[in-house]
Order: sequence, then structure tokens, then C-alpha cells
Amino acid sequence: MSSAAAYHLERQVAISAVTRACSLTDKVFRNLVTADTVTKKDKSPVTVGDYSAQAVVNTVIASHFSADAIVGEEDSKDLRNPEAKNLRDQIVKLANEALASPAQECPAVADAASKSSEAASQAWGTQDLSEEALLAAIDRGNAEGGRSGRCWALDPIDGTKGFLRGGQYAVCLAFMVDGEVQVGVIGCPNLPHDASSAKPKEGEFGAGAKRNDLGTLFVAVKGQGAFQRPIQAESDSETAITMNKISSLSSASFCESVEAGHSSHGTNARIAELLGITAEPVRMDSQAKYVSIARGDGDVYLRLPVGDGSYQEKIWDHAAGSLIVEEAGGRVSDIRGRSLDFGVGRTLKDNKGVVAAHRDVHDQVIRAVGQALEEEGRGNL
Ligand SMILES: Nc1ncnc2c1ncn2[C@@H]1O[C@H](COP(=O)(O)O)[C@@H](O)[C@H]1OP(=O)(O)O
Ligand SMILES: [Mg+2]
Ligand SMILES: [Mg+2]
Ligand SMILES: [Mg+2]
Repeated sequence: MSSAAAYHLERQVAISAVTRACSLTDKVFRNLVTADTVTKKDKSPVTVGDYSAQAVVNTVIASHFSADAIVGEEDSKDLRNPEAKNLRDQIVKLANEALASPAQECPAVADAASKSSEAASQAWGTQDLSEEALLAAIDRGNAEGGRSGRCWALDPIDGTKGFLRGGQYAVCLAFMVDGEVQVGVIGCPNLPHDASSAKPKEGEFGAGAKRNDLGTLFVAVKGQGAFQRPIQAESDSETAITMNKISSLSSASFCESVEAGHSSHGTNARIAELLGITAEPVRMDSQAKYVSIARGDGDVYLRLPVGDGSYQEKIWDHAAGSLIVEEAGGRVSDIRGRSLDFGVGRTLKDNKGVVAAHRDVHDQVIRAVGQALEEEGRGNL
């Protein structure tokens, strides 16, 4: 890609931010998530990981684009309680380590910082950031989103449950202009570079991959295609990814959330039956589902609302993943086939559920979704 390509700097800054956050969350997982944490259902490592990763990503964004709005999942309110001192200390240590790491700053980012005195003076520099500076960085994520201007959407750890299980989770960052997603970057520290190199087991694409095959970063810019590369790698190792072309949906596979409370497994199963899909669903946590279908590990992502459908999906759970799928040849919509509207605030309040599939078969999937919901008496969702 030429350096004149649209949103080149935003793409590089997003990659730099997500790469740093992924090394941080991976370190948290290896040092803090133990069998004990999982059995006690102790979420504290997730909390440390979420907050620190949001502090790091927001600091990197702000050092290059100080005026941009950020819609981030977390805020510092609970952290400011006196009893959260230990948590704050851990965040300060982890975030400063991630910001200081010599992770190869891509040339465009380094170049922009050295040419622009504004960018250079905004950079976080070589000094450790104070506790207050990091809490303020977390709270840069408090923007309301909306239809106008430049805005980032961040999920510092998507797939909390997957993170705790040692399964899939993702650091997800999108850049939007006037409510349209222009850049999407997703880091999946536990996803293999090549799912086919690892035998699927435990119902996950590529489960059982060797440790050094894990860690994949996905990136898309609107109109420029979708790419993947190992997380810790030079940018010239990027390869283009595309969805599978599907001649018949009966040979397709679909993926869904592990958590039945996030997406109706029963409705998904009926839709699959209506489409003649016989393969068992592949269950994974996080936006790893979007990137898995984007590179052809699977074909359809179904996220059917549970119950009365009152849950409003959050923009940070879909912005980056939906662009990556669309740039790989897919279409992403809600259960009625309406495009996801990222310009109405922090949530997708004008949409219900998510359906992602190759653009050639998406309409067919939407028809099956409609029929399955009718049968359940939820046709008015
Ligand atoms: N009732 C719900 N319906 C859909 N998604 C939900 C629901 N409750 C929580 N989520 C979100 O689903 C995402 C994980 O999705 P998945 O199961 O596909 O990995 C999380 O970001 C989680 O948000 P939260 O972080 O607020 O818990
Ligand atoms: Mg999430
Ligand atoms: Mg999250
Ligand atoms: Mg959460």
C-alpha cells in the first residue's frame, strides 16, 4: 500500500496501540490467570487487563490525534475508590511497561511524531506516566459517539470469559468518521496464524495450535481490503484474507458465542437447520468470530438476540470486526438485514442482533433468520 493511501497514519497508530495492548493482556494472562482464579471465578486479572489496556491504547491514540473522541468500554470510576489502590498500582506498572516497550514503532508513526511538533509534544515520552495521567487516559474513552467527526471505538478486552478460560479474546479498535467505520484493527493473542495448521478440537477453529503459532493481528481500511499478520511481526508480513466463496450453504459452517446469554443458541440452531447446515456450530468468545469467518475458517456468524431483544449491542463489540468481514467480501447486518449504524451513540440502539456472511449468501441467511424468529413468535423483534 502506498503511503498516500487513505487513513494510513490512523491504521498504523491503531496497529501500534493494539500490539502494545496485546502484549500487556498476554502478560496479565500468563502471570495472573491461574487455575485458582478460574475456579474462584475471580475476575480481577480481567479488570487489571481491561483498564491497563484501555489506558495504553488511549495514550497512543491521544499522542497522535489529541482532538479525537474515543468511545471506550471502561472508565476509572471504580478505580478511584481508596480500596482499589492495589489495582491502581498494578495498572500503573503494566501500562508504563507496555508504553515503554521498544515494540517496533512502524515507520509512518515514528515519522509523523518526528515531523510534527504537536505530535511530538503530545507523545507520552520516556517518563513513566503518573497514576492520575493513566486514570485520565482511561477516561478519554468517555465520548458519546455520534454522527459527526472523528471517533475511535475501543474494547480493550473483548471476550472476558474467553480470556479467563484461556480461550479466545481480542483487543478491538476501530476508527470512524461521521459514524462510518474507516479502520478496524483486532489483535487475537490466542488465535493461531493458520487455523488449518491446528486440528480443530474443543469446538474451536485451530484449538490445539502450538504456542508460537498463536497471536494474530487483523486490519482493514475501508475500500483497501483485509489483512492479517502475526502480532509481533513486521508489517511486510501482512497477507490478504478473504471469506470463502460459498456454492451451497449446506456445506457452510457457522459460529456463535460460547455464552448462551449473549446469543440465542436455539434460534441459531434452527436457522442452520433451515439453511441445510449440518456441521456443528463453532463456539468462540469475542470478535475472534468475525476475523475467523473473514479468513475462511468458518462462513457465517450468527448473533441472535436472547429473550425480548432488549439488549443494546455496544459499538466497540462490532465496529472493527464488521469492517474486517466486509473488506474480506462479507456483509454484516442486523437480524432484519439493516446495516449496523455506528453513528447513534455508544450502542447500536437502532439494530438488533448481528448476522455476518459472504455477501453472495447474506440475503438467504436473513430470510432464514426471519422465518426462525416468526416460528418462535419473535417476528416483531
Ligand atoms: N445479553 C447480551 N447480549 C449480547 N451481548 C452481550 C450481552 N451481555 C453482554 N454482552 C457482550 O457480549 C460480548 C461478548 O460476546 P461473546 O459472547 O460473543 O464473546 C461482551 O462484550 C459482552 O459485553 P460486556 O463486556 O458488557 O459483558
Ligand atoms: Mg466486548
Ligand atoms: Mg471488554
Ligand atoms: Mg465487559
